[in-house]
Amino acid sequence: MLVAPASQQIIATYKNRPVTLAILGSGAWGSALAHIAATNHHTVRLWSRSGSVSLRNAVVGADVILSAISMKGVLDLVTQLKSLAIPETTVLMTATKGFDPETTLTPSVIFQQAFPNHAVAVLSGPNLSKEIEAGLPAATVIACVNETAAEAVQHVFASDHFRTYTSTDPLGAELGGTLKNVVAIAVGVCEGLNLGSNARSALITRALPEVMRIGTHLGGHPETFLGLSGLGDMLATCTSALSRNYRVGYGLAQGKSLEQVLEELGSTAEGVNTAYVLHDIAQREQLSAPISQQVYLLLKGDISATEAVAALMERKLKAEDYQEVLQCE
Ligand SMILES: NC(=O)C1=CN([C@@H]2O[C@H](COP(=O)(O)OP(=O)(O)OC[C@H]3O[C@@H](n4cnc5c(N)ncnc54)[C@H](O)[C@@H]3O)[C@@H](O)[C@H]2O)C=CC1
Ligand SMILES: O=C(CO)COP(=O)(O)O
Repeated sequence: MLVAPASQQIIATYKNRPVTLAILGSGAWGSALAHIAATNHHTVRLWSRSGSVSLRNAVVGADVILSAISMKGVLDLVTQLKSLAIPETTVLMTATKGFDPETTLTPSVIFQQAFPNHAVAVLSGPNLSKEIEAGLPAATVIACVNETAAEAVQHVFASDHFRTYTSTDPLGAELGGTLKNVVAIAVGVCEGLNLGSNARSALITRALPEVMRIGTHLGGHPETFLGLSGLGDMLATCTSALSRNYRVGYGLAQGKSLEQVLEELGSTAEGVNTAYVLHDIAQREQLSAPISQQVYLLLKGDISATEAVAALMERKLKAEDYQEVLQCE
């Protein structure tokens, strides 16, 4: 990412003045982020693929373009954006949590490959949109290799209710938010089966080294997984019935089919796609992912929720392995 010095100077000004934002995706998360930015007196254009405004008109002249669409649309959206002349002074942001099934890449990597000279930032944290829409306090991470851009958009989104922290590890931030969705499905199963607080705590705690092992192998920094976009997001999603991924697991544990659970949900639960793509990544990279593997088998319908729990409990006894994940850089 090689933003030219003149562009850097312009980006630095976004910190101190109202900017124009194009928010792509008017689902739950895009709408909540649009609301935050509008309340901060920025000009916001909220674009949806089914709306009347063209993508070209939505992004023309925007200082910041933030994508908050479901993972399944990211590759196509980036291809469309690439055909538009987007100046290098525009900061590109992504708030999607997932892996592209075709390339197994995360959204920020897809954006950065398509726009090598732009600043690409990730916004990710414990951010259940319903709570944010209700004006409850929350914090998030804005991660970008370009620190000037991270700081600029930190100020664009910061408010009394929404505290923004910067990071220089966009991939780690994004992987934390992506991988925890599979864990949230597992915890939803645990809760749906009424396995108790000890089991829930054990599952979340053991999921952390799993997320860190995979996340660091894929390029995230170990410490990022202990912050808001890692452990923070995992705790929010694994302990709230507002989480759609948690609700997927809960419904499956009650004996509902995946189709039924998703239909009742009526909105995106990225953990389902992530579990499938993660299975491929883990096989390809020879990564141990026992919890995510049971979620994958459950989603595929190969095992029941009870069998998934039994498989985890019956694994070979071993030592706790935090040294491995904390020393992996
Ligand atoms: N809702 C939340 O609390 C949070 C959601 N996220 C992430 O944000 C992303 C979007 O989530 P939500 O807004 O909650 O989902 P949603 O289901 O409410 O909305 C999804 C949006 O993506 C758009 N979309 C879907 N496929 C598309 C395609 N092929 N091309 C263009 N647009 C397409 C839909 O039209 C819709 O606007 C997900 O990756 C999710 O994990 C991240 C943090 C919080
Ligand atoms: O990512 C989220 C909270 O940070 C939203 O979680 P769900 O997608 O499970 O609702």
